Amino acid sequence: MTATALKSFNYSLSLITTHHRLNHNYYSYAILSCRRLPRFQPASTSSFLNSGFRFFHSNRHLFSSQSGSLMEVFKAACSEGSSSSCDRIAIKADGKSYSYGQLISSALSISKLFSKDNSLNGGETKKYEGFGSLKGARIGIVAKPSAEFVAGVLGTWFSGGVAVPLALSYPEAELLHVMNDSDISLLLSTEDHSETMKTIAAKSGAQYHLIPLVVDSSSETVASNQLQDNSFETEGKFLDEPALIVYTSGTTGKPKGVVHTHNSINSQVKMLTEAWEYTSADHILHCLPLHHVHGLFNALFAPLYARSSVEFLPKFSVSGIWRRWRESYPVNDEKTDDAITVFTGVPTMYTRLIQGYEAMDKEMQDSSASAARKLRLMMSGSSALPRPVMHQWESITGHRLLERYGMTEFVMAISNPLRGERKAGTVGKPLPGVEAKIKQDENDLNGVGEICVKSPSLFKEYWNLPEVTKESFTEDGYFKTGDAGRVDEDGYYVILGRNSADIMKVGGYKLSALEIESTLLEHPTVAECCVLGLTDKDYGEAVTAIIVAETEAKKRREDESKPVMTLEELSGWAKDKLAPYKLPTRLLIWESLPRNAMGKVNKKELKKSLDNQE
Ligand SMILES: Nc1ncnc2c1ncn2[C@@H]1O[C@H](COP(=O)(O)OP(=O)(O)OP(=O)(O)O)[C@@H](O)[C@H]1O
Repeated sequence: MTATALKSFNYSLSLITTHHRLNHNYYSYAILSCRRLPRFQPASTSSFLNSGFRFFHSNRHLFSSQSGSLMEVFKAACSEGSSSSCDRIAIKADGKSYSYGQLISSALSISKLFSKDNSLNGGETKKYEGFGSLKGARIGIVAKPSAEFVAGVLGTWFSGGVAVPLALSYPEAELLHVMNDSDISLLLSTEDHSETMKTIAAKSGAQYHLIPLVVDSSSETVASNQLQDNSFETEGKFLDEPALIVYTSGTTGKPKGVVHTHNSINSQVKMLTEAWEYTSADHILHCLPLHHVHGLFNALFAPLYARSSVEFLPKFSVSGIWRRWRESYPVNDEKTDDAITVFTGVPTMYTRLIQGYEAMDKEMQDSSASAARKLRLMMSGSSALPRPVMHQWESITGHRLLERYGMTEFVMAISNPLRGERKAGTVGKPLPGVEAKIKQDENDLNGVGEICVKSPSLFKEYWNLPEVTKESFTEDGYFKTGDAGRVDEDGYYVILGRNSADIMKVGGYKLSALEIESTLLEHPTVAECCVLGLTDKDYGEAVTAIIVAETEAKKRREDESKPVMTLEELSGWAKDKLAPYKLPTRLLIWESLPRNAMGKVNKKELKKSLDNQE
């Protein structure tokens, strides 16, 4: 298969065509008769029991960024009326700014839309008790990273719905799979996707609604009385209800719907805020998709919980990111009011940013590196950060990237420290409140085994997959991640990769593809690399390296009429760095690697298609 053909390859999803939406029962909008206190409320203040929204007015000091839920932070901002908190900028996008108050005001309008419609509340298909007018109905949200996306999620939550963020890049079959799988009652989208989404909604028997434009800060300030609404009167009761379904990337199989509750979301945003010290002084540059946990939690929910500002870049752009950093920190130690302080990305983004930096002239390199140096924190995750990338980034920007380990099912669980040693090739230690352990194979004596995680941020279940949910847990309640790993001498976790895709079995040895990739990336001609075990009749699997050559090196070799790289050359170079049985025995040179929205290669599918061609 050619690289171009592979680039467009997509995992196939069976399309569920026989979906029937069951009758939707009418559940009247019920104001909860017993308003329970938020969990952090001291017992002595039980006289607030029936005070509803006034509670937030009179007690706004309780809603510091360190207490309460993500929803409560928004409520608190609105209860402060036109004070600085309500007017604080939550989102920047397309050159416009949106305050916390404006987001809430929009979310309330969306919420009112739901309360007018009696057919949305989950009907006979509802699985949970639910609250608000939606009672746990699933609301699909299709919007580019924007204030409207955030308002759509909040509006859904305020009405007791379950938000299902859908990828803009999904082909129709995949969108329909997700919509039918999670039984979406209503699809919300912005104007730019309205035509396609109306058709998709109709095909899956869901209703459709446009997300109203959020008014930006230049046009209107929101008065606190505009923000008082009964939709808030749900505190306490809702915390264990589902709030979000995120679909896994499908790297190891068909994507599964992972159900998170308000409680698991709250635990996670608190955990990340504390671990990475997000505060209201932070300004996060966001260029990740919002249908995966990295973009959703690390770069959006947790910063909003901490009342930071989040600035969406419409699309990942190397020059756009470098420019935004330079604008933030112009020469002479200046810093703009909205200077970016935090950046988080996947490893391929850093590879591209390094390439972009190398293509700049000297003057531009100096101002770019000096600006990047001034950010407070730069992080990497979603897949393994190769050591060469980490070291190169550090030598350019002075930042030792903070690498952490996460998964849709528990969001983030293990992280290198904000303060303290960030060890290359490791993902750090369990975050506070998280218990992690290695479940070792009986015959494995070298400490390698499956990473298992227990955390307050663990998901509730896989949507409609009770058996799969059950099988994913150990008897003592740990989630089995399917990732192989070990703990080093300092207690830092080392990820060796997915048992099903990254652990190759070659002539009796179990090898980590990630370790070999990291080494091969040190070769000056290798720009990108993917290692996988292709079926081999003698050894079970053969270490196969697929490389993308560095542009300049490729051009040089082509000018000399030489092959870009040979297997002998690569393994000859690697033999001092890798044990003989880890050396690649097959080499493929491609123009690019088939990566998904999170920069990951679906190795299971790739292996299958390459094995089939042999
Ligand atoms: N820092 C990291 N180093 C190595 N691998 C990582 C790191 N962070 C995340 N991962 C990988 O990403 C996985 C989680 O990603 P996600 O939840 O999107 O699932 P997926 O594997 O991409 O998709 P699916 O579950 O559908 O197969 C982890 O299980 C791990 O394999």
